Amino acid sequence: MPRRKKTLEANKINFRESFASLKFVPRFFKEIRKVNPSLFYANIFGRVLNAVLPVIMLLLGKLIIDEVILQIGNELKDLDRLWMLVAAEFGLAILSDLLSRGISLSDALLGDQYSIDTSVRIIKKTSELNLDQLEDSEFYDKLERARQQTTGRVGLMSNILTQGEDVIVIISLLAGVVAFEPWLIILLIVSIIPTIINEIKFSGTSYSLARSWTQERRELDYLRYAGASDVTAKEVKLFGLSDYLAGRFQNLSAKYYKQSKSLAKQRAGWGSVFNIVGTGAYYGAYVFIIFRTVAGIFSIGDLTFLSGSFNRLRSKLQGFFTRFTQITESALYLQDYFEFLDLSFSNENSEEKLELPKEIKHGFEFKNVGFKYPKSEKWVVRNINFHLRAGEKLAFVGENGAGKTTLIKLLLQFYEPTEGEILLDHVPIQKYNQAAYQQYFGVIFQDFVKFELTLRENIAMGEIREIGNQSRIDSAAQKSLAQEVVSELPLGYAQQLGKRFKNGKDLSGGQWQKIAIARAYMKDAEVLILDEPTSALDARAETEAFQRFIQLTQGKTAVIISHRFSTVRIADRIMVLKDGQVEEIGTHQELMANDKLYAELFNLQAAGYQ
Ligand SMILES: Nc1ncnc2c1ncn2[C@@H]1O[C@H](COP(=O)(O)OP(=O)(O)OP(=O)(O)O)[C@@H](O)[C@H]1O
Repeated sequence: MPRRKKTLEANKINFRESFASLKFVPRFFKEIRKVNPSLFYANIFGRVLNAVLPVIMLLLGKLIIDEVILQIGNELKDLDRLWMLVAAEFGLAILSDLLSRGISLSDALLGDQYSIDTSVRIIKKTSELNLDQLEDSEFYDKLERARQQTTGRVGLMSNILTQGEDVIVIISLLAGVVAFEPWLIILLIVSIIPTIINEIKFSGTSYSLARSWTQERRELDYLRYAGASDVTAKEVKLFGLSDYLAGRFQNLSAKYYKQSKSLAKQRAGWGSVFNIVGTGAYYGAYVFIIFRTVAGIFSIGDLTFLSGSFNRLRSKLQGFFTRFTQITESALYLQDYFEFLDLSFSNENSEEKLELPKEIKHGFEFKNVGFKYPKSEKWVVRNINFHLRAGEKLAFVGENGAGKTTLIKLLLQFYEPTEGEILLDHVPIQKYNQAAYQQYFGVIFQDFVKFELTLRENIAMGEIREIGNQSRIDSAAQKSLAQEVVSELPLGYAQQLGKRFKNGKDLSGGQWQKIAIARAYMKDAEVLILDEPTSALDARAETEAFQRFIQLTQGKTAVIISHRFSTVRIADRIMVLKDGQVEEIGTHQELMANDKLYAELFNLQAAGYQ
């Protein structure tokens, strides 16, 4: 796969870059501390205590052996000191075990709490971003890697803390070894160099591989979803797609497996070679210590202390460097996570924002508006000029892809026009605070969300702060005809909707739409937008829903998109779009008299009903 190899090379992170990612570690720790300060400090204290125990225990071991040998040679045995030493070692062994367990427990608890915290922050951050950012595939890659941070990176904290703990152990053991035989340090350095080379060689490689595969992993997730979910099941079965989707999944995974296997094999191979060199140096030191003991320079106690310390030092130092690579790799994910949290959204400049008008006086004006979607060269809409008057009900009609929904997205500031401007009461809409501006609208999109939550929650989503206000929910349900759905369900408002969860009930398309319309009524919005909200309603329900809508929202400004002309004609005015341009605008009577596209489409549909 030459293409894949190239991407991996392009994504290759070197040791310096891995090292640089460590700058995010202090911020990471600040966040963990914020999650649970007392547990965090208890963890650090336990680790410091645990770190000084090994050298004390090795020293006690040496004292015990020396005392045993002394007592063997004594005629009159005085064992008090020996038993005291043994008791002290026993006490420390228990303490060390308890500390290790306590540390693991608090690591796990802190890790869980931090993982919840990061997931919540990712959800909140995602909602702050602009639609153009959300629709960008590079953004999804970043989001995917940030998400991995929430689940895969909890080990980072314990790794870093263990690193700190090990530094204390290493310093204390080094001090002990240096006090007896400074020359051993040279052998120690020789024994550890192979590990360092190995770690530098492979630094960042796992992350690089994972990074170069971010897109494919999303593709794999999608294929898994497409092949095995309730939403796709009907078509997968009917069209017999299961083998095809499973095959695509298998092919793509096999490529990843191949690369991952080759990396793992290289790591294991080089690791073994370097380890042989390191072990050789350790045995060199061991032989040296034995020689000096046989020569009578070291006692038997010294022999056990030094060989024990040397062995521990070597394994601690090895662990230190191996863990260092793991830490820098994890820190690279951390970098993705923080970069994601720090993403700013384009509209948020420092400019002072204006207060929204309490009551719309003039309305919205599109002036020469043209728009191309990001990374696209095609003008989706162009030269758009119209006035949505205050209190008016304006309908958009036009063929599929004419640009109706795009105009709504521009009106809602999901995107900025590529040219021209949109004004609200003579002021460009970007001058208003974006979040407050968007709160001005009650919108039901054609692809509205069917939340797999309770019916009550589904309606209350329109104004979630009012979820406890039963009379408001009742009234919204009544206005949208969703009351009929509520009364048919055994648990009424408490009914779990959708099939994903236990006792969930799925609804028909029209029933879901009635609930979605209730959301619009739930919110006492200044401007209402209904983008084909009634396409799944039967003819009687649709006419009723629209007539009610017009009556109930008197004085409110509204935009309605519909393909049914019987509905559209109820609006105050109708705007006909064709190929991204305004073809005609006027009342039903005016457009019929015009006898152009509107009249043609209207008559076409009317003829279909005769
Ligand atoms: N996120 C997007 N990125 C790029 N192009 C898009 C995007 N969304 C829509 N388009 C394109 O913009 C054009 C207008 O789409 P839009 O959804 O505004 O049409 P519409 O009039 O609402 O159509 P329909 O009646 O089918 O809902 C289409 O050609 C579509 O392919």
